[in-house]
Amino acid sequence: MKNKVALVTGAGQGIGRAIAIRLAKDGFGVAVVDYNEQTARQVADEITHHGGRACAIKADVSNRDQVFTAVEQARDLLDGFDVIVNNAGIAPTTLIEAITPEMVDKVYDINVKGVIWGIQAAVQAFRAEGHGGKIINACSQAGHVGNPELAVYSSSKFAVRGLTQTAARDLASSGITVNAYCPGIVKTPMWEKIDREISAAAGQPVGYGTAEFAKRITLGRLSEPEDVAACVSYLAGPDSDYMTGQALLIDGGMVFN
Ligand SMILES: NC(=O)C1=CN([C@@H]2O[C@H](COP(=O)(O)OP(=O)(O)OC[C@H]3O[C@@H](n4cnc5c(N)ncnc54)[C@H](O)[C@@H]3O)[C@@H](O)[C@H]2O)C=CC1
Ligand SMILES: CC(=O)C(C)=O
Repeated sequence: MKNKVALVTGAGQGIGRAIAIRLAKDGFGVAVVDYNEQTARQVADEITHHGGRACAIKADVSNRDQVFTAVEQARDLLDGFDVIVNNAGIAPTTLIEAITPEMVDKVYDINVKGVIWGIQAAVQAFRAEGHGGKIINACSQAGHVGNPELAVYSSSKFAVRGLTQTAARDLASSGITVNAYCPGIVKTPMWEKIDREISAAAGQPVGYGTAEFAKRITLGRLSEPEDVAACVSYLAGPDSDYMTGQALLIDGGMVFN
């Protein structure tokens, strides 16, 4: 039987990198997509070095044409298309009164529209392949509960949760499942930047933001990108075939602690 193919956006570092490596270990051919071509290439090389199948594709998820082209390239280079992981996202911190139109546009173009373009491109590819597939979106605990100083980001992740539920309903009859993963605090460059910004805004040393957010963590430690990748591995694999419209909280306790 033909090996399955997955495309992961924002896979040049952090959670996306861990997902790409995990899905390759699970047997997927993996398209490593990022707007940073160099890091995408490094991750694809790492996968092939360890015996996996991968290609690196440069694309900005806020650009609809680039997303469609990336999906078609992945289909062509890896011979099939079964799973898309719409992982790319950005998270600038801001106080409510400092939110600018430019910031809203930038965050929504990537975090929300990027997911919509990914869903559309994947649906087109699944139909061309003549089968269903799996769409997996990056949400967050911040898509379940408003996070301090992250209003634009948090609201974009609420939107991703809504998109996931709606697309699940609209696409079920085509054999396509749509789910999302909702991490807590994950040790990645994104989180390090958030910590620096929140700590600086409070006039505190680096690490203050992490300590404040960590008070809400149930399991007593920050998560690793590989913890998230394990959840996505389940969502991409056959064991989740009878699951759709879910926004899986990886640390459920964070939203009520
Ligand atoms: N780190 C965390 O604590 C959490 C992260 N998340 C979500 O997980 C996803 C991944 O986050 P991290 O790995 O932490 O972020 P990160 O900032 O460490 O890595 C993001 C990657 O996406 C790429 N990227 C950004 N904008 C892009 C665009 N327009 N087109 C293509 N690639 C683009 C970057 O080049 C980078 O390689 C994001 O959607 C984020 O919102 C959710 C909950 C917690
Ligand atoms: C950045 C993010 O989504 C967090 C901390 O949940």
